[in-house]
Amino acid sequence: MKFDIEMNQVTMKYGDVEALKNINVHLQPGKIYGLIGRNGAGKSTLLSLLASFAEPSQGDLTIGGENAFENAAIMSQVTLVYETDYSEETEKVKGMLEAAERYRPNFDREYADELVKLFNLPLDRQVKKLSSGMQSALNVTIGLANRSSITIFDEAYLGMDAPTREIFYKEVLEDHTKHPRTIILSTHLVSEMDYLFEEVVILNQGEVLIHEPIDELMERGASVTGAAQQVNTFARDMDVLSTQQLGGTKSVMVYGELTDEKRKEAERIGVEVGPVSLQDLFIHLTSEENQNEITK
Ligand SMILES: Nc1ncnc2c1ncn2[C@@H]1O[C@H](COP(=O)(O)OP(=O)(O)OP(=O)(O)O)[C@@H](O)[C@H]1O
Repeated sequence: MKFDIEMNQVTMKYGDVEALKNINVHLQPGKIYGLIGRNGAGKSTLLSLLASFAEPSQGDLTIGGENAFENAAIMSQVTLVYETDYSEETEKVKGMLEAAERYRPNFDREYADELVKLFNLPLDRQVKKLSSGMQSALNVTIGLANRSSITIFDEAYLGMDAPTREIFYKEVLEDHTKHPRTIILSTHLVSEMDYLFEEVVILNQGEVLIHEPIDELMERGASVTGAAQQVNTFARDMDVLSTQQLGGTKSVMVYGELTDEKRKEAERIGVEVGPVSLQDLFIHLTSEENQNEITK
């Protein structure tokens, strides 16, 4: 079975709050997706719909062509890892792994044991007595070892320190290569995780602002630096996301196709065109002043 995710005109309301508005998204199986958006953009809401924690208020959500909500066959193939409150969890680490092994069809216990070692998790300690970073490491251990066709991490790494997050990122890449599946990473740590993404979905105020392969998105953003007048000339027909000026030197972040012609123009008039980071693009594409102007 191919686990395509299709969202067609999906809207999700909580009372008066429209958390998602007319979402149309197709996620192909086997890719690593980055889901980014500012606070309250609707990321967790979208992911909770994928995990069947709730049903859309309107629209269709199908996984593998089937309606996903309360569909046991589909749900056994979806894992959502999120920050969990373990303050009452008396089960030990070992017991949590055994439970996952019992209930998850593709759970790989050997791999889970490897991850437990990598993350230095004490098998005999009660989960409520783990540090918050260790609890996150336990969550991602189970999330990865489940080997679900759709594996979603919703900011599941927040308690982890930087070296532990690095281990997690490396495992995502390596295990995805060995066992390709759809992995969705929702994060605010954009600059740290951008190299993991094949495609990026940017949510903004409940709507999909951008969904495309990361390479194509990155090609559309550029910094242009040079004498202020020349930079103004170059950027006259482009979307300018941000501007910095120091004396006579100006630097702008532009968004739009940089054709060969445009690149030649840059050379001719002596302005320097350089790359921008996904984080910078994200910040400026979703800034208050730009969000009404950039449409794609
Ligand atoms: N259970 C709920 N009841 C009412 N409103 C909710 C509920 N859950 C989310 N919302 C609202 O829906 C909107 C989207 O929230 P959501 O948690 O999906 O955003 P998010 O992108 O995950 O945000 P963050 O990055 O801050 O975690 C917000 O306005 C939020 O207040």
